[in-house]
Amino acid sequence: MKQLMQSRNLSPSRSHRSKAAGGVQLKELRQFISETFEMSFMKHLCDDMQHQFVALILHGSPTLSEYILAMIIHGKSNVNLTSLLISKSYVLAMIFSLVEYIVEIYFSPALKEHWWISNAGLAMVVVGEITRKLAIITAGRSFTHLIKVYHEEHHTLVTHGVYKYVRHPGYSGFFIWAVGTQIMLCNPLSTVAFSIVVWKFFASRIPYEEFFLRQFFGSRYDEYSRTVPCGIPFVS
Ligand SMILES: C[S@@+](CC[C@H](N)C(=O)[O-])C[C@H]1O[C@@H](n2cnc3c(N)ncnc32)[C@H](O)[C@@H]1O
Repeated sequence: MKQLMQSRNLSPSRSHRSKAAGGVQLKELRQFISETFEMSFMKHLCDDMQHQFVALILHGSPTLSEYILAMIIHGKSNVNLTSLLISKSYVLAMIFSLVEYIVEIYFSPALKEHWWISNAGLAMVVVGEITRKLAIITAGRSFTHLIKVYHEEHHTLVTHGVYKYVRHPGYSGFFIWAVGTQIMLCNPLSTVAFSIVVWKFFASRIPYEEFFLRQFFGSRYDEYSRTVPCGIPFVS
C-alpha cells in the first residue's frame, strides 16, 4: 500500500506541503481510496474464488466418486445420474449457496475470514464423506440409491460395520457433509437452510424406507431398530 501511495505521489508529507494543491490531492486521494477498495474487493474475490474452487471440488468429488463406486458395486448399466439423486432442489440449493457467498463477500468480506469456523466445517465435510463412503462399501449391493420396494434375493440385512452404530450411516454422512460445506464457506443463511431442508428430506424418507425394510426382514429389523439409533437428530 505504501508503494502504491508513493507511486501516486500520495505520501502524507507531500500531500500536506501545499494548501493550493489540496483540492487536487483530495480528488486523487478519493480516487486512490476507491481503487484500493476495488483492489481489496478483487483480492478477496480472487482468494475466495480459490475457496469456492476448493468447495466445488469438495462438492464434485463425492458425487463423482459415489458414481464410480455405484458403477463398481451395481454394474455400469444399473447406474445413471438420476439414481444419484441429483435433483432440481439440489442444484437450486447449490446456486443459493453460491449467491449467498458472493453477496456476503461483496458486502461483508470479514464474515468469510473466521478460519476456525471454516476449518470446523472442513472437518465436518471430511467426517461426513468418510461416513457415507463407509456405509456404501459396507452395505455393498444392499445400498441402492433408489429405495427398494420389492425384496430382491441379493438384498441382505446389514447390521455390521458402521451399521452397528447407526441405522442410516449413509444419510448421517450426507447430513454432516452438506451442513459442513456451508459452515466451511461461512454461509450463515445456507447453513440454516441446508440443515432444515436436508433434515426434512431424511425425516420423511427414513420412515418410508424402514416400512419396506420391516416388510423384507420382519422381526430382525424390529430388533435392529430397537437397539441401534437412527443417525439423524430427532428422527427415531
Ligand atoms: C440410499 S440407501 C441408504 C441406506 C441407509 N439408509 C443408509 O443411510 O446408510 C437405501 C437402500 O438401502 C437399503 N437399506 C437401508 N438400510 C439397510 C440395512 N440396514 N440393510 C440392508 N439394506 C438397507 C434400503 O432398503 C434402500 O433400498
